[in-house]
Amino acid sequence: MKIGLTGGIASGKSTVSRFLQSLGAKVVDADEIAHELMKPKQKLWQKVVGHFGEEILKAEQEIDRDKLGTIIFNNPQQREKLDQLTHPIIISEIKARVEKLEQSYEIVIAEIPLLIEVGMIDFFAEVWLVYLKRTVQIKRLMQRDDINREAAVKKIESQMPLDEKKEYADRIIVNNGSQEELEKQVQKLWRKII
Ligand SMILES: CC(C)(COP(=O)(O)OP(=O)(O)OC[C@H]1O[C@@H](n2cnc3c(N)ncnc32)[C@H](O)[C@@H]1O)[C@@H](O)C(=O)NCCC(=O)NCCS
Ligand SMILES: Nc1ncnc2c1ncn2[C@@H]1O[C@H](COP(=O)(O)OP(=O)(O)OP(=O)(O)O)[C@@H](O)[C@H]1O
Repeated sequence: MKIGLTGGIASGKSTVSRFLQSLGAKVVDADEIAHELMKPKQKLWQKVVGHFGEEILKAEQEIDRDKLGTIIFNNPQQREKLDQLTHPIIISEIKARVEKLEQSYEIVIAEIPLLIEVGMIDFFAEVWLVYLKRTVQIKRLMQRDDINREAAVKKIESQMPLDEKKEYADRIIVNNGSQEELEKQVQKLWRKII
């Protein structure tokens, strides 16, 4: 069974993935795949540097993700350009990995922040959404990325609003409370699918 796990930035997807992994799921992480594909000489590196220029590089030709993030989270046109360049390749890599793993594992979870935005809903048997209140999301994002409120809001607003995402989800995991409460919800969902 292929399950797509999504949510907003800093909503708790990776935390949920960790719980699912410890319960026995095999997890594929879209952010990790994107990072791999953007390493020097990999498929996306050339495309991204070709458009954004060498000023986004740091030592050893690595893409400086802080710099690239600052550009795209402050400029919707540049974000759209990056998405156009990267998403087709990221999507096909996710699909290939999930399909391969599905041959050996009962449950494969793909953690994909922009699953709904990129139109991957139908690839999965179910879509799970990690949801939280905007106030809690802003607070957690500010804390985790060590950024101010304005920067956190910009990142959140570069994605489809979570209330809209809810309409596409088969199951909703609410993460306003403690990590223990979150873990209990995940365990309950897990029991339903195995
Ligand atoms: C913008 C980049 C450089 C920031 O790197 P950084 O290491 O700081 O963050 P990380 O990659 O861990 O992403 C953190 C979160 O940002 C959000 N995010 C990332 N890219 C985007 C985007 N294009 N649009 C909206 N939100 C995004 C996601 O919620 C993601 O979980 C990096 O995320 C990137 O290269 N993004 C483009 C590829 C992409 O779209 N990835 C998402 C795969 S679905
Ligand atoms: N229930 C919780 N209580 C307190 N902190 C939490 C809770 N759930 C997650 N966090 C914290 O909030 C931050 C975001 O969580 P996490 O990294 O799991 O989100 P994410 O959705 O994977 O983020 P991203 O979109 O950036 O990949 C982390 O610092 C995490 O430790």
